[in-house]
Amino acid sequence: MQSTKKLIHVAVGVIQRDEQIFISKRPDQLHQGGRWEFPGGKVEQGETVVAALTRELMEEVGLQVLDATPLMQLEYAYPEKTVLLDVWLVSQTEGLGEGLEGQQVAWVHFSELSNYQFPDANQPILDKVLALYQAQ
Ligand SMILES: Nc1nc2c([nH]c(=O)n2[C@H]2C[C@H](O)[C@@H](COP(=O)(O)OP(=O)(O)OP(=O)(O)O)O2)c(=O)[nH]1
Ligand SMILES: [Mg+2]
Repeated sequence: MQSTKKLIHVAVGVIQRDEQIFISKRPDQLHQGGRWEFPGGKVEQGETVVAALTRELMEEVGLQVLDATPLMQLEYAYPEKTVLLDVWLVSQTEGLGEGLEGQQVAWVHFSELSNYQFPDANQPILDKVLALYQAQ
C-alpha cells in the first residue's frame, strides 16, 4: 500500500571540532525524546536546507555555522512519521555550544559516540562519521 504520510524534511548538523562532536539531548516530551541527537530541525517552506541548519543551530545551541558540507541524506519511517534527514558536516562554528532550550549538551570524542543513545534513524549517520575519522 502506498504511504500517504508526508515526509518531514529535517536539517541536521554533525558539528565537529577536531575529534570532538557536539550533541544534544532531545527534551523528553518531544518525538524521540530522551535520545541524544545531532542538533537541527525542520526545514520551513521556502527555506534552503543550509538556511534551516544555520537558523536551528543558532536557536537551539547558540552556534554560528561558518562552514557546512553535505554528508548524507536518509529517509526513515517511524511508526508515527517519516523523516528525511538532510545531514551536513559542520566543520567550522563560532560560539561555545549551549543548551538554549534547557537541553543537555556535550562535546564528545568521536570514539565515544557509541556510548550515547540516538534515535533509530541515526545508525547510518554514526557509521558514516566513524568511517570519516577512521579514513584519516
Ligand atoms: N535534529 C535531529 N532530529 C532528528 C535526528 N534523528 C531523528 O530521527 N530526528 C527526527 C526527530 C524529529 O522527528 C525530527 C526533527 O524534528 P525537531 O523536533 O528537531 O524539529 P524542530 O527543531 O524544527 O522542532 P519544532 O520547531 O518542531 O519544535 O527528526 C537527529 O539526529 N537530529
Ligand atoms: Mg530540533
